[in-house]
Amino acid sequence: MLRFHKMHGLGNDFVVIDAREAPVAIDGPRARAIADRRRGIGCDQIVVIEPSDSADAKVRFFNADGSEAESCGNASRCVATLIGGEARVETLGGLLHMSAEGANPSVDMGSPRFDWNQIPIAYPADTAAMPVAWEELEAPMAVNVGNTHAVFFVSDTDAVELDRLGPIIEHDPIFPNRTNVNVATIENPDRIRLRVWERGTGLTEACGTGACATAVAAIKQGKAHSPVTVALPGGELVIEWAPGGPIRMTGPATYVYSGEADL
Ligand SMILES: N[C@H](CCC[C@H](N)C(=O)O)C(=O)O
Repeated sequence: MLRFHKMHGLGNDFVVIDAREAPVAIDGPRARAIADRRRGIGCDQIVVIEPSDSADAKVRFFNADGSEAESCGNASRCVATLIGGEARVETLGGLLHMSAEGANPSVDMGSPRFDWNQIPIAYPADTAAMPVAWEELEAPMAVNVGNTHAVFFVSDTDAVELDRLGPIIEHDPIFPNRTNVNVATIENPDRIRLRVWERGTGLTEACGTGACATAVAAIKQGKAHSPVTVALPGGELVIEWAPGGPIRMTGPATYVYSGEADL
């Protein structure tokens, strides 16, 4: 019997499994079964909290398609809420410092990486404005914030057919590990509007790492200040970053219910 907590960050929803007391085996097929919104519990990502020898906990993230992700910003805030207080948590993407103190949890998401082989992309290229285009989406900035993101700045995010273009870009061979696809509009230097097609999941209400990658890209290009508010369909996140330092993301984490399922 699988015991879980159902949680979300701005509508990006999760099945959180606390495996710190007893191990729980999750692989791709089981993650897909859990995420299935008709035959399973239903969620964007599955989050497994495990014991760690080198940190307060180790966390694994699985997308709805069963693929494992190196990082998940909204889920990290949910983990911070469950663990409570201050915690250092290791993920595939690195070591995150989580804080559940204050009105909304904050997570230090580590420092962004920009080199072509850190994103990764398939060949050396200028990651600040990649020499590629998919119809009107052109010259994205590529950023690794633990996971891979392509950030497109556009005049109107709502005018982009992200449900059609997202999967094409996600699976383009220029991204050997696939990519998350962000389309952003700079409303002013303090506020960015963002929609995200997530690698392995599709359109979501919010994407924490997407907000981080987009804020970093905007600040690095002088289009935004720090802190900057990122407005996603599901709500707002506040991102702080200074070049050379870590990214700090603050926003809500919502507990919905706990349950058990024979999955
Ligand atoms: N789809 C992402 C993982 C979840 C990211 C998102 N839910 C977040 O809040 O950061 C990836 O494959 O890299």
